Amino acid sequence: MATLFSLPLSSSAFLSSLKNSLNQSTFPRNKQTLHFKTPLSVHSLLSPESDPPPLAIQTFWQWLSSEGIISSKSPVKPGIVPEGLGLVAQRNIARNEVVLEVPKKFWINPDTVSGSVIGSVCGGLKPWVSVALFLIREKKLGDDSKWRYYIDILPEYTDSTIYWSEEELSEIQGTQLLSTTMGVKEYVQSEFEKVEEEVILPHKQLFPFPITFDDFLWVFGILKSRAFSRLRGQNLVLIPLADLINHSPNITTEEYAYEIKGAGLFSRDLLFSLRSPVYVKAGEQVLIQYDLDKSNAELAMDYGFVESRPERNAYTLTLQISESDEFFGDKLDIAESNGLSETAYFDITLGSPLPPAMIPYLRLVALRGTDAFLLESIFRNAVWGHLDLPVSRANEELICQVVCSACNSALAGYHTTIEEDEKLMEDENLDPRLRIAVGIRAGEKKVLQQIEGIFKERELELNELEYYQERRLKDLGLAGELGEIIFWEPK
Ligand SMILES: C[S@@+](CC[C@H](N)C(=O)[O-])C[C@H]1O[C@@H](n2cnc3c(N)ncnc32)[C@H](O)[C@@H]1O
Repeated sequence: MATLFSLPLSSSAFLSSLKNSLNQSTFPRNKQTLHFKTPLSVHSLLSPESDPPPLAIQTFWQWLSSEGIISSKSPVKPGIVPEGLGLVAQRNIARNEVVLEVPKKFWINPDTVSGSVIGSVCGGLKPWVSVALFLIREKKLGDDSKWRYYIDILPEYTDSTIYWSEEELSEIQGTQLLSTTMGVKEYVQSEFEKVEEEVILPHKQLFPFPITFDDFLWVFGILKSRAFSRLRGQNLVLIPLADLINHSPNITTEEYAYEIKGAGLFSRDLLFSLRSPVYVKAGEQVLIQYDLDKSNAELAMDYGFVESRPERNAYTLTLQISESDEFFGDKLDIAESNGLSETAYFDITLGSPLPPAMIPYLRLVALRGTDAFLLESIFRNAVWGHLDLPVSRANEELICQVVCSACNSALAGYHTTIEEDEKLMEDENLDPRLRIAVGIRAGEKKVLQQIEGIFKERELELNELEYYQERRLKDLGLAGELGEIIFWEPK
């Protein structure tokens, strides 16, 4: 879902700077091991063979009916599909037809937590942490929870990399996704320790059962893969039933398939409304596009799948002005005046040109020696324009060499070649997590090769490029079109 809640930290924060050469993750063997045993006791509903639908789905459906959320005329019903559970059309559904509407009283969001018995102790928590704690508590309450029928249909895990074992993670050795995954898990661990100390342990009467990091990681993955965010007035909200909607790579419409709207002219209630973006035949699954802007690494971490479209492959280059640079202050000032800072992250997508600010920033970082005059304050207003074009052969050569060697050392961190990955992909029975791993590492390598190719080609053109001094002489009318110096000749 396009808008599943985002972390208050950028994945880029975990990537090392180009200064230390491109990110080279090492497989963190000593980090915490994830266990695949059930973190909480739930019934798995992910068996595609089950027919009729498992009891838990039937009970969930009956609960929704008895609460008046759905009627016998509902155009969709939950069903077992290849992606786990999904929404199956009960009749032909027109494009843009509303398939379900869920009233606010069935949403789970920070307001639900505030109004619950744990509301008074969750006041200062981050929205996602309070919803996480609420959901874990409701799950542990079992039959005593109002939400039990919903919780019973939640999966034990997805294929998100946060749930992968060490062995599975070793398949993404060298990738940015590995460092992002480890960073996210560390973040979840630290949030868990904080909430355990500040809320769970001091309020034993509200949490009379053990709550572990595994529980917390489970719920984090549930929120990441199912909560909607950036909806009108809602930062993070779980919408039972609507969260059964699966993603289709074939739906590429930019419009969101869902919205929050008023329940009617005379009602102050709100409804979450889900539309089908395409025509769907009876018996087929209603699907939406979760987010066209997410990279495969983001899809893998948030939902546990990747797509084969080339533009989903991305690599984040982290560039940095070193504090030990003798011109650090001037360079930082110039970067900041142009909307950048000491560290800059550039997301590079397979098949797309480099982000426009990347080369000027690289030239700025590499500026030294006789080129440093451009850093003088008289150039301050014009310097970014100068950096947009080659400054000097030495500067241009340096950026080419640094980027190529950084790409090479990043490429050396992967344990397979693109050819080996592509061969593996041909196996239709490849384990889903291995398919994700192979797709990610092949994609990152392709982007790195693309970046390296751009700078290698540039290196070959160094003699043909026009640099600052020649442009300056031309501007002053002192150089000809071919770069030859025009001398003043006395009459
Ligand atoms: C919002 S939930 C959708 C309901 C989910 N299928 C279930 O069984 O509860 C999102 C999760 O569904 C699965 N999913 C959705 N679309 C998928 C796709 N195109 N391929 C593989 N898994 C998908 C992933 O596990 C994802 O994390």
